[in-house]
Amino acid sequence: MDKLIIKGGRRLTGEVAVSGSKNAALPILFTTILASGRHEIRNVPGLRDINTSIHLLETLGARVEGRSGTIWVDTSGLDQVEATYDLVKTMRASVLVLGPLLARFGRSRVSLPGGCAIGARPIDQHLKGLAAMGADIRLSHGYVEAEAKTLRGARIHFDLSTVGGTEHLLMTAALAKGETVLENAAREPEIAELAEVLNGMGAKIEGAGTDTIRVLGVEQLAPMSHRVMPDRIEAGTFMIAAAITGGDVRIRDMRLEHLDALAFKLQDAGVEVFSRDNAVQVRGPERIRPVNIKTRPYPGFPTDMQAQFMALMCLADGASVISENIFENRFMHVAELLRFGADILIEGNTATVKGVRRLSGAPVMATDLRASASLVLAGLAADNTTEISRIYHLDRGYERIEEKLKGLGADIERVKE
Ligand SMILES: CC(=O)N[C@H]1[C@@H](OP(=O)(O)OP(=O)(O)OC[C@H]2O[C@@H](n3ccc(=O)[nH]c3=O)[C@H](O)[C@@H]2O)O[C@H](CO)[C@@H](O)[C@@H]1O
Ligand SMILES: C=C(OP(=O)(O)O)C(=O)O
Repeated sequence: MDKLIIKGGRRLTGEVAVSGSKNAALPILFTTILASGRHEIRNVPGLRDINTSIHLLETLGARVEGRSGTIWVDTSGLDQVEATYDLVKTMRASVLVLGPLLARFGRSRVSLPGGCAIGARPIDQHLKGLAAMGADIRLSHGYVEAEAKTLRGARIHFDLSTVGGTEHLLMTAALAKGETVLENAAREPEIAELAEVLNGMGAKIEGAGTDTIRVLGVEQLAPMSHRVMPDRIEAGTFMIAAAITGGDVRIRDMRLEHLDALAFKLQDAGVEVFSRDNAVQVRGPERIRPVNIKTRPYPGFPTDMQAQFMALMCLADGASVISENIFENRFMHVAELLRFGADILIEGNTATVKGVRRLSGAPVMATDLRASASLVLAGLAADNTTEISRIYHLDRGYERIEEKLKGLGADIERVKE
């Protein structure tokens, strides 16, 4: 297992480029199931989750050339309809193959993803939607088994905003007979991008990016050629890296409009954020001001940035209140941030962070993807050395993070444990 050694206290400066989005690329990869033929996907980030998805597609019978950058997925020989526990347990998004396999082959069998570090994460909304489209759904020995001779369009109202649920039903409805209306749909940019991909393949989707999406099913879809959008969470993490080190960083290949909620909060904290020459410049202040945040579905403050923002607030000049409203257990980073000398009190879904003058480096453990990112940020700002173990979590979602941070002047090394 690898670990990261960070010698903190260096001000980050220079330029960094953002990779393709993990959360956009994953459903796009699974969308290849819907159309037989050779698909081209560009700007695919080199990540553990991408490798898992490619492996899953290969298990189903697809042939994949390339692992990152531009990859080609040929789904002509795809003939398996099962995603096993081994694959689904390492990456929850694997469950998104259930509907596409069902739409193409009339049946599929996928392991239930189960809970994970940040919460129980049920898939009831996904299954409710597939059932409304006429699928016969059975749960047996930890697997979801789905069958449908014909999938029919349906009106589906989500009980809550679900990104994966919206993506799953959008993909499936593209090949259903008649019209599907998704109400109370999630509005994340990754969903608008998925609809754009599907429409490019011949689907008829309107309203993606709003809370009501209409899908008119078509008989067949054609293979895609698509470039994945930049990763807004990686971009946001670099923005905080600049802020927390009092640095001055130019971030290329990011879309600031996808990060409005974060950018406004950073500005409230005294961080300068502005667009310049197709890039975003971020300058940290001498002392961070405390700012409260509440995580919400897009366009609200993203839960995937909560841990990183908390690391920043640990050094604020006063107290801030952070409420996590999406996942019930997404404060795993708190116990680790305390090791740096942070002052944080959790009560239910709220953390009160009393800023301290300095953090001091510590041995810490990564517990999930964004928690790991918050520890890297704290380590960059802390005095002395920080050692982060179990960074395989970080490798799920950040491409070459230590190289990118080194390029900005950080003293960070990956070593084998
Ligand atoms: C691969 C990917 O894109 N992952 C993102 C996606 O995860 P994911 O798609 O799993 O997250 P959801 O938006 O579905 O989950 C939001 C909330 O709804 C609940 N829920 C969801 C589905 C369901 O059927 N029933 C139910 O109760 C979940 O437990 C959670 O509390 O959106 C999350 C919320 O922005 C992000 O943190 C993840 O990074
Ligand atoms: C929670 C995340 O991912 P996943 O939904 O794949 O667990 C994330 O990207 O922060």
